[in-house]
Amino acid sequence: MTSEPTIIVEGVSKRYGDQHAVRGVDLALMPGECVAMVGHNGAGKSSLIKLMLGLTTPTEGRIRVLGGDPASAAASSIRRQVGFLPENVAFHPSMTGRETLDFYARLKGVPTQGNAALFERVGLESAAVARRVGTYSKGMRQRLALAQALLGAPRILFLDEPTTGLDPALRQSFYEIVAALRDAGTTVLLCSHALTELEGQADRVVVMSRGRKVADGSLATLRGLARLPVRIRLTLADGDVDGLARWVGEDAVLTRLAGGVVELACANDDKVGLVRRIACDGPAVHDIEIVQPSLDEMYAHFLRRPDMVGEAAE
Ligand SMILES: Nc1ncnc2c1ncn2[C@@H]1O[C@H](COP(=O)(O)OP(=O)(O)OP(=O)(O)O)[C@@H](O)[C@H]1O
Repeated sequence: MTSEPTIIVEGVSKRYGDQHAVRGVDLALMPGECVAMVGHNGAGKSSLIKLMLGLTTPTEGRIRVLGGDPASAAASSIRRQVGFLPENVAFHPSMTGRETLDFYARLKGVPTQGNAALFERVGLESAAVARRVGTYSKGMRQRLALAQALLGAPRILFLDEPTTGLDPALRQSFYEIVAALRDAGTTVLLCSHALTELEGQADRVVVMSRGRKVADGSLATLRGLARLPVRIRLTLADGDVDGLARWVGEDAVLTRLAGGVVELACANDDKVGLVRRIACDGPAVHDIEIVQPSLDEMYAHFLRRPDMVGEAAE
């Protein structure tokens, strides 16, 4: 990517009294990039988003959003180009969806004419839009919240736990909208605890722990750094697990799963050789599947290894 970062965070720390919410974070986000920020409760994710939104100022360091300081008095033009879906959205229950979005559009200083198209984009039908928000399901409220975040066609979108409480179909349609925005050049920063659903959605993952950035890279990069074992899952034709254990010896760690399925854990570099051996002179198998370490496992690994900051951070 040759374009300029939309967000630059340089050596940023944020303290609330003696509470260190964010510690020495460096981060650059590019246009057209979907970055997932993950971390335990209290890791500093929301604090970092608040800093990038200009709602708070850093105790140390510097933040540039679309070339300016988001917390400066002159930042209203920057904020108009930023969308935010907070973790807990509380809309007024007696207002209709249409009234709610009109209200937020006026607050942001953008014309309300585009609201009908926004409702269509997030999948809220006109009957629903005319109903009071107090009657909405969780999924409808979240669609309205996304429409609010998309007001003014933002160049940067912050989504804090956007899919919590959504059913799988709704989550899928949510990520489809996010992908379309990213493809159109929007920078998307997504906070989530639902790590497994981020696979295939995020171009990059930033892992936060106790206010620090402890890993930053594509899933492939983080997988390489973590060097976690890959699992080769086999369904044996004859069910002879003991025979397989003798055959594989010290080359992999064997685990028995339900239904006669066996897993062999080995280093990623040994994976292809082991699969070749199984195919050539190993036991007969009905099925073979390669299971990469999940994002949950990588996340746990990086939290256990805070010393990897330098290696994992770009
Ligand atoms: N306004 C504040 N005053 C005092 N401490 C705060 C304030 N805001 C955040 N903190 C503290 O800073 C730390 C980081 O909190 P933050 O909300 O950024 O974490 P988080 O990663 O977003 O957590 P969660 O996943 O639970 O939302 C926590 O210890 C929190 O208690």
